[in-house]
Amino acid sequence: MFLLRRPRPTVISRSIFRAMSSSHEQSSVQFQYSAGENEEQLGRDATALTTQGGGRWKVTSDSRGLERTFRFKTFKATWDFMNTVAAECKVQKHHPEWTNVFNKTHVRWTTHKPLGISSKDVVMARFCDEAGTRHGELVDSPDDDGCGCGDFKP
Ligand SMILES: C[C@H](O)[C@H](O)[C@H]1CNC2=NC(N)=NC(=O)C2=N1
Repeated sequence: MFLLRRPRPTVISRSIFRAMSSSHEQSSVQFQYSAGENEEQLGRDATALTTQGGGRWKVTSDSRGLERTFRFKTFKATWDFMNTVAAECKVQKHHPEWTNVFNKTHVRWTTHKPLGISSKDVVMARFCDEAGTRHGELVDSPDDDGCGCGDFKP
């Protein structure tokens, strides 16, 4: 008479499991790149700007860009920040997708042609971080992920 045995579950040792999960963590920021980009370099630079990489930006839901909200004390400070960014947009020939309500601006960097995230988006996201600091960005808000405008999403 035969004893029917269930197949044994595959046992993965703890150390192998840890190695698998940490390599997964390292590669977990996935982007859709613009054609012609150095994906390795751009991936590293863009990841460094994300919350996972120690920065303040989130990957957009379509993986083609970076976005975050900036908050300032006044509308004037917000508008001045946006003017500074707009001047750099002329230099870089690149424009944001953004909204402003009172003292907040939600900024998204993505490239329309060729579609995806490009090095220009990284250059401009970095520029925004620096300009935000220069214009007195308020960084201690627990709700600074939102656009500050109720249900309206840009
Ligand atoms: C002709 C001009 O250079 C292009 O339209 C530029 C301008 N700014 C741009 N900005 C963004 N975000 N994406 C683009 O593809 C783009 N293209």
